Amino acid sequence: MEKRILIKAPAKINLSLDVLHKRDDGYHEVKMIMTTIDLADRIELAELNEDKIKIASQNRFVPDDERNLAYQAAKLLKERYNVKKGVYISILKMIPVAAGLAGGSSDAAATLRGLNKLWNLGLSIDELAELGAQIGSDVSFCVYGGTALATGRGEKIEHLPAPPPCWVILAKPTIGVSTAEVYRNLKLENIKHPNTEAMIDAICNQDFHGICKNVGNVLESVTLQMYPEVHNIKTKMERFGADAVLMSGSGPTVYGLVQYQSRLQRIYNGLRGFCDQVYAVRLLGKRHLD
Ligand SMILES: C[C@](O)(CO)[C@H](O)COP(=O)(O)OP(=O)(O)OC[C@H]1O[C@@H](n2ccc(N)nc2=O)[C@H](O)[C@@H]1O
Ligand SMILES: Nc1ncnc2c1ncn2[C@@H]1O[C@H](COP(=O)(O)OP(=O)(O)OP(=O)(O)O)[C@@H](O)[C@H]1O
Repeated sequence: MEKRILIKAPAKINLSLDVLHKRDDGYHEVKMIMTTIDLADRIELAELNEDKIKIASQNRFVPDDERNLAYQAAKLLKERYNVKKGVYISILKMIPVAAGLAGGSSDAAATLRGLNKLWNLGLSIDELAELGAQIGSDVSFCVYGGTALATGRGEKIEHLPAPPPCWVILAKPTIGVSTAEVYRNLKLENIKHPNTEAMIDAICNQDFHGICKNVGNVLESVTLQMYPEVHNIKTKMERFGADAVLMSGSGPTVYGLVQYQSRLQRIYNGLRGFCDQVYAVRLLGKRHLD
């Protein structure tokens, strides 16, 4: 029988995102804390009889060719390990696209993990994360999942414990944001750096209020200035009573951390009044089990 593997690809949020300087290779040196949330794409990998990579998704914004990061992950493994087999990759997209939630990166990471099994490559998770860095800066983190401090251009990962459980409300305005453009518009002279060490302490101490006090993202003011609707969503989410509100990654998704379920519905309903894409999910924060 044809072999197939189903694998979940969860989104991430940035609890903090700091940029230290611009590097000679054009990337920015970052210091950020990422954690996974229970909003996930479903990836199905099935053996093909021909030596090809085929890709499909129900979402029309997801490319079905070599531009897809999951395609790039399969191609990388095939070339590096001289695999003479084909694969059909089917992506059920649940994570909004170009949203700052690492959707494409997580699909690529899940494809690396899944093909390692399907093709019996026997690679360690660290080897997969190292390969992932060649596809995109967020892919290494997504290979592990969980909660981590990411440095370098995002590919150097130090694991952290899961934050205390809470709810995460996400609101995605109907615009897509180019990560490269946001980094390009960042003015390094006048940024307010988040306190990454205080965030790490709060996570290690399971201190929810400490986490809320220390969320910060230096890319936020750049995107807020480019797109006033993101600013509007942030202000509304704060007013509706989320415990902490921040833009994730380069945006435009804004998330709120909410400790008590009783408050969740009110914030969700308030946001749904003027934003089509609103999600209420749990923070995951734990590494993948597979
Ligand atoms: C904004 C974040 O999502 C936060 O987690 C990441 O820093 C971006 O991760 P990503 O989308 O995987 O980024 P990549 O696909 O590697 O890079 C997209 C573009 O963003 C810019 N970029 C990205 C990462 C980084 N540390 N410095 C950068 O300047 C570069 O212009 C790059 O060409
Ligand atoms: N598997 C994929 N899923 C979604 N988009 C993809 C995928 N592969 C490639 N792309 C392309 O990547 C672009 C960015 O999509 P993605 O959803 O990964 O952004 P993002 O969440 O902002 O990423 P990040 O947070 O890592 O910066 C899309 O516009 C799309 O053309």
